[in-house]
Amino acid sequence: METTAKPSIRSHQHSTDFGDPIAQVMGLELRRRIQASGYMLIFALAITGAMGVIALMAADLFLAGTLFAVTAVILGAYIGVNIAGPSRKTPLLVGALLLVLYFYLLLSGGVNNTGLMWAVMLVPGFINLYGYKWGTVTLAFVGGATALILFYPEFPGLLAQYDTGHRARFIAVFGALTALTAILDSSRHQTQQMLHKLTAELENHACTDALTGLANRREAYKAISDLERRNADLAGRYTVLIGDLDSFKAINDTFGHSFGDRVLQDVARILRENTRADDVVARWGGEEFLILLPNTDVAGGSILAEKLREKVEALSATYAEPVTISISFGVAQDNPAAATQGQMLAEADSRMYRAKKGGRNQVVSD
Ligand SMILES: Nc1nc2c(ncn2[C@@H]2O[C@H](COP(=O)(O)OP(=O)(O)OP(=O)(O)O)[C@@H](O)[C@H]2O)c(=O)[nH]1
Repeated sequence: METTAKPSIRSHQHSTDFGDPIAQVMGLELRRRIQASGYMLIFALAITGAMGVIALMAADLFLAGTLFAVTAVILGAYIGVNIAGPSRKTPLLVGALLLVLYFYLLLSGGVNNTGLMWAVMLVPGFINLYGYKWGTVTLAFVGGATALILFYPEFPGLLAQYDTGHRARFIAVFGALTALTAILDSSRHQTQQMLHKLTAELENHACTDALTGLANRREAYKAISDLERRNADLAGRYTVLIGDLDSFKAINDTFGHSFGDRVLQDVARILRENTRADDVVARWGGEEFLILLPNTDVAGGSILAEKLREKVEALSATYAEPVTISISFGVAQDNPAAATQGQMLAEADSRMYRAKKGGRNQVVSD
């Protein structure tokens, strides 16, 4: 059963678009980073604006002018990012802006030599923007460059006066904060991925029949609705086969329930192996199967049903038990002008019953 389950889940996912959970995680991650970029820009905007006002009040016109110019650039970036819409480049642009701003404040000292404190804000910022791996790499670069600027004797361009004891402590705190934030983000990331994987598995369980690995009835309904929604304008869009194993109660009664289960699994495999990847093969009920055939008319469906009927019949010879296995099929094509989904399924069902009444082991399609 283990080996037969995979193809059906594949084909059935094909038709219902569950998507790859890892791709979903990456999409979510990108959205989160773009959102974080927006917050970072607003935060940087508020801080530089406020620092500009403080510098203006302290009559430091050059610093105030520079800070207001930076505020204008950040505002421009915020508007630009919102006009351009979500893009992978947004976190890069925001990161570059923050770096320029930080190094300017570090070198100039900003207002009252507080420039260095900006580095603390960069820690959660970069981890959020680039994730724990690339965020840590970027922060290691920022930390290294900061240490170089602070400890290189007479570093050119360093106008700010930072206390020597504070410099060393600052580098230690910055490193510890980076490590801690990266660890927290990595565990958040792992938990999120596990959650997505579990959700995908649960979804898979909810739409798969445990015995045969086929799509279950609920999923078959969903597949039909999806198909109808996707091809709303096309006529003669699909055909369904409803197949019911003949005299299955007698097989169970004679050879036991577990033998009956084995037959159901083998029939499921045959139906799957002899249909296309885009077709949906579902367990419709106990010993009843539904096959959804997109882009197929009733004539094509009848040919396939006949082929499947023969294959199921040939299954009998593969058992040591003297068993006769056969299946009766009802075939119906959707008719968008007249029939609802329910009517079409009822038609396939009533044709299947006519096949039973007509002597079983046959296909009825009109
Ligand atoms: N082994 C097994 N049997 C099942 C399962 N689900 C349904 N069945 C059996 O399938 C049988 C269906 O019997 P009926 O509805 O009387 O139909 P039938 O004997 O196939 O007769 P016709 O459909 O008229 O040819 C019942 O005995 C159910 O118990 C299952 O998962 N495993």
